[in-house]
Amino acid sequence: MIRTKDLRKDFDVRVKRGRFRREKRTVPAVAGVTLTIEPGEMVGYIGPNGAGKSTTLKMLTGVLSPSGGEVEVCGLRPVPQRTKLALGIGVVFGQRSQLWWDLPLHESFTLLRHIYRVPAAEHLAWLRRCRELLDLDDFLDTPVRQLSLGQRMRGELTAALLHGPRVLFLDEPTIGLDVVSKQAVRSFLAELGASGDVTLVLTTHDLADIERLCERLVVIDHGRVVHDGTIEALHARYGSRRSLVADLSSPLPEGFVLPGTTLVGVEADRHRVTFALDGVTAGAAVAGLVAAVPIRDLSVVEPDIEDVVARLYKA
Ligand SMILES: Nc1ncnc2c1ncn2[C@@H]1O[C@H](COP(=O)(O)OP(=O)(O)OP(=O)(O)O)[C@@H](O)[C@H]1O
Repeated sequence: MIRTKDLRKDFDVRVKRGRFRREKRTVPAVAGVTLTIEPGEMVGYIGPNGAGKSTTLKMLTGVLSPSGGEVEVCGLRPVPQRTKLALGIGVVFGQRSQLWWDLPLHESFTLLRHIYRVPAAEHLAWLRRCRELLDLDDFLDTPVRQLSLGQRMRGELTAALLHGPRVLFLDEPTIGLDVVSKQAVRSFLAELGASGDVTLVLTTHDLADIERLCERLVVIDHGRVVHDGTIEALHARYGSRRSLVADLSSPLPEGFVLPGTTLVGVEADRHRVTFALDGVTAGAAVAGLVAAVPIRDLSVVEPDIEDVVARLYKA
């Protein structure tokens, strides 16, 4: 569905040198990205500020011409075949709108139907699905400029999908949304992804979006791919482990060792102990602990995606 080979984009910028001189410098925003994304995949495309995410998305959607390499989306070359590509892709850029500011939301949808020449039945089917899943009915008649950010984002998602695209590109779709709107958008995208109808490529700084939605994580830094795989693979690469946190009724016996774990914390006053699970299952670790000391409460804590991604960025 999406294929890039050694995709590159250089920007020429002028930087100040002294009072009057300006020097030309080349910024390699994307420095050789090779990716294959299959139909129906949900891919998180993340990286620190300035890593080259938006520039990649712009090349995939035909907004920017690459400086080098190859790119193909839905079997088309994005820039020369941009008009044809527009029928196969949907784009949601959190900071920009594709809706008509002064028109009621539903009129924007009708205009888009005419622009994309979508058959009425198809349009209605998508609209029905979006209205139901994104709870649009309360504000379909409201002019776009009066919508809250969360309502507008739900409108943007609908607008991007009404022509039945095969690929949906999302750039920061939950930026600035409150927790309830974030949940609504994430649930909608999860259901869309699960249906397998649409391939999703998502950039975000909110890693909870990625955790909730994406099996595959592509991390880019300085224009290059530094990780391409599952979140679990990233945890494995950095040795992240699950932890067992237990509140004990009495202190741990002197010299106690729980096989397959490392004791990483003891809070003496509350008899709270934390073990990193080095390979043993949570069940086996709990059984070993219960056999040694009475437990009041316990929880198993998954490794934190923010921690592991921060380690990758720092590396
Ligand atoms: N039009 C442009 N002209 C010159 N340089 C640009 C242009 N657009 C982007 N850049 C530079 O290219 C690099 C990559 O920018 P890009 O916007 O792709 O990063 P990003 O990963 O999307 O960052 P962020 O998370 O901050 O949005 C940055 O160094 C940026 O300054």
